[in-house]
Amino acid sequence: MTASKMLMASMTHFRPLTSAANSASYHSRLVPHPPDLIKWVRREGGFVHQAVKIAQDTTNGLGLLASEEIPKGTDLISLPDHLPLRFAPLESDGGDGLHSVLVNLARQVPEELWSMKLGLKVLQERAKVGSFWWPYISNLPETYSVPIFFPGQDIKNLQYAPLLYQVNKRCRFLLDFEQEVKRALENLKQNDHPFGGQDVDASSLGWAMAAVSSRAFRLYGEKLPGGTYNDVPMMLPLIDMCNHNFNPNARIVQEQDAGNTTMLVKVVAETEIKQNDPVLLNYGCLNNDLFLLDYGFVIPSNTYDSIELRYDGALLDAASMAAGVSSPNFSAPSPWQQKILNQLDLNGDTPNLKVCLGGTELVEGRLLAALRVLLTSDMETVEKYDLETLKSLSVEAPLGIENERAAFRTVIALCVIALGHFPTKIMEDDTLLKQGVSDSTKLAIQFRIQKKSVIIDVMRDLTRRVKLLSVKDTAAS
Ligand SMILES: C[S@@+](CC[C@H](N)C(=O)[O-])C[C@H]1O[C@@H](n2cnc3c(N)ncnc32)[C@H](O)[C@@H]1O
Repeated sequence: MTASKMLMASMTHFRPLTSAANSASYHSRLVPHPPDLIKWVRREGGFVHQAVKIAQDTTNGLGLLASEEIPKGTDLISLPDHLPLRFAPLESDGGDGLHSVLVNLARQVPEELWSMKLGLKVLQERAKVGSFWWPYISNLPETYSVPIFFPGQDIKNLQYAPLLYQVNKRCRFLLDFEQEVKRALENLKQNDHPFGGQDVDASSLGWAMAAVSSRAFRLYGEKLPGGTYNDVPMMLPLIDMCNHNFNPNARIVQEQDAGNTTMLVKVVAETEIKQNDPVLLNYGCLNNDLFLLDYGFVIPSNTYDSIELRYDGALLDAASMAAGVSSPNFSAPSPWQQKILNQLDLNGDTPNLKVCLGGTELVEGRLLAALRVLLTSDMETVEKYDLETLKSLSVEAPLGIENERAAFRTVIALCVIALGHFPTKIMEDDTLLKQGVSDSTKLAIQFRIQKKSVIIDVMRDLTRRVKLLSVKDTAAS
């Protein structure tokens, strides 16, 4: 038998879990000419509005498009209960060994990496010849732009420790899990093998995890005895061709079907959709860390983007002194101040020391309250306020204008320190982008530019507030 015939013979027993990723772009699909997804959904009892088409979106891969104007409130897509792809650990799948191997593997996945659990199911369906979901799976992208696939240098190019930590954690998990999977699969009979006898490595596990994290939706699952529903991640064929926008023109709704026995998942036009407009969903009000980590893209000027800092007494003393406060006591708070830090979960046995700047809150309430309280010695005035007031930026200067100015200036100094931790300046990043770089380098640079922009925006906003306070102070005196 020639090599090509041998390959063809083996291909009839399984579908390969690896692909020629070197030649793939982020937009190519698992197979060159996958089945028509819209026709498949309709054939399987789903509904797709006649004006909804799949089309290439200039920068976002494939997307859905309206080929004619669609009025607000129109049903665009409706999927019957058997089309979403779920990992159903309770359902026995006939009680076969095949499913129990998968369930046991899924148990070893930490809850925060839930996308890997469902990913195991996706991988199983990808490997299975004759899978019901093959028309869907073959339409999935062949590669993903999430940072677990970045070359090491581009992970470093992110320049932002909290994201580097998350990426490294996922990479380490995938390498460890690869070994667990190999152990679980060795010596299995072909019939009990969940992946058709094929080896599964960190790369195919990563593909599955990225396929799920970038496309799954968490929706209502089964009805629980109390009448509420559990929340289940699922892959929604065709619906997951919608790209993201914070101002979407469509939304997902779940409805009981006419017989009132199962749930339909629908996409409904939230606004009128003009001819040739993309159909867009809001994936969530997420920061760029999550967009990059789970979806592989970065949103410029994302209102929800923020930077994470560690609440640290020594750092705050340094920032405060740089801001002109004489002898700040962040490293040695008085007992009454410590009590408030405990209430803010910034002190104690297991404090949560992660605090954020940027996003919709500008300065995380817990940090603002801590700054206000530690920058005053006036315990009596502090005791007049509840914690929520002290945490609120919209309550202006509860502990006095001088205190507020010192708190804001300390945050500005913290921003200067945080900016100094980035090895490059935005101008240098822009120059690199103009020179032309690989897709992953571009994403890493775009990500760090946005982080630095968040810091600069916080500084601008607080500088404006300090000036306003000074004006008020002068007017009052
Ligand atoms: C749920 S899928 C949408 C369909 C996808 N474009 C495709 O080609 O299959 C999510 C992926 O689409 C892309 N995407 C969606 N919205 C985007 C946006 N606003 N900007 C950049 N990429 C986007 C990202 O690659 C993301 O991981």
